[in-house]
Amino acid sequence: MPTARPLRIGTRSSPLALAQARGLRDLLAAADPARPAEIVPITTTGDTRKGSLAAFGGKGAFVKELDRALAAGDVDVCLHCMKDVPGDAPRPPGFLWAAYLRRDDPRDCLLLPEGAPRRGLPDLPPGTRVGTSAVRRRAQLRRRHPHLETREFRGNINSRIARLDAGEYDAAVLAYAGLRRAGLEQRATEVIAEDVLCPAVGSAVLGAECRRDDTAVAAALRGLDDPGTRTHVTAERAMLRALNGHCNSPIAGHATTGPDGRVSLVGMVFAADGAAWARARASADPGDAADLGASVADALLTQGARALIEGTAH
Ligand SMILES: NCc1[nH]cc(CCC(=O)O)c1CC(=O)O
Repeated sequence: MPTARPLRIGTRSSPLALAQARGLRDLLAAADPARPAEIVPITTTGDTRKGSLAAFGGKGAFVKELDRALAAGDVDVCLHCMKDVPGDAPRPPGFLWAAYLRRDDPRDCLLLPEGAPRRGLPDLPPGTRVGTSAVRRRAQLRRRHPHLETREFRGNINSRIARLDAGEYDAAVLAYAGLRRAGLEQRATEVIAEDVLCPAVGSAVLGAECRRDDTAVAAALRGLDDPGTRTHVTAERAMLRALNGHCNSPIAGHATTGPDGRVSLVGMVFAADGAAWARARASADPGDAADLGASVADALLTQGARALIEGTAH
């Protein structure tokens, strides 16, 4: 049998994104040794521009160039952190989420400079400078730990950790899944409980997207799809869509499946200073995940989520 052309995986070029893409490449190679896969790193505006994300198109800045390469046929599949895929704009109609890989731990974690005494959030002294740029994290840290000072903090995981170790910050909050994928999980001094820091919609989920009409690639990816993760992403992103949050919205959401097989979704929306918030929770059968997301969004809107979202600069 002739060897097929390698399947080209488009990815952001950060060390974390490349590590994730190697994971997908290895899964594909194991599923079909006759069809090797190769990685095509694409540098996005989000990776090269410094400063506040909101200033140059928000999370879409990480996705646009990948979309262009997939639409043009320069790559066959793009691997995305679902957390970075904007919820306020529809995906290109010709694209298909062919696989959601099984979700990792979606919680955030605390890091301290190398050599600092290992302690958790509640034990940090007042005025501790915590580097974290996401408004979702800043709002929740202010709500639960108002004695801490949050500071803008961007860049890839490795450069953030280098700046932490150099003393620019006293602490940092990052995604635990990202840290693990970068092989640095031993740096986490606390994995932060969800009632302190509710995760972002889509956190710790990798989505593989291909062109809808590319049935061969869609078929190759389908075997890697985790149906439970798909249900959770569907519920969370339906909530995000219905809230119509902008790129910098302080929105959190996490869906889980209970022992009875029902899906529960917690959604939260915050004022940027953490002083006000809305919280809603509901459950449904897995087949109704999208409706579940919409109904949690409705409950949040009834509690004033719109004013909280509009009150945050974007
Ligand atoms: N915001 C960037 C980003 N997008 C996805 C991850 C980590 C992995 C994930 O949640 O899928 C990170 C790093 C972080 O937030 O610390």
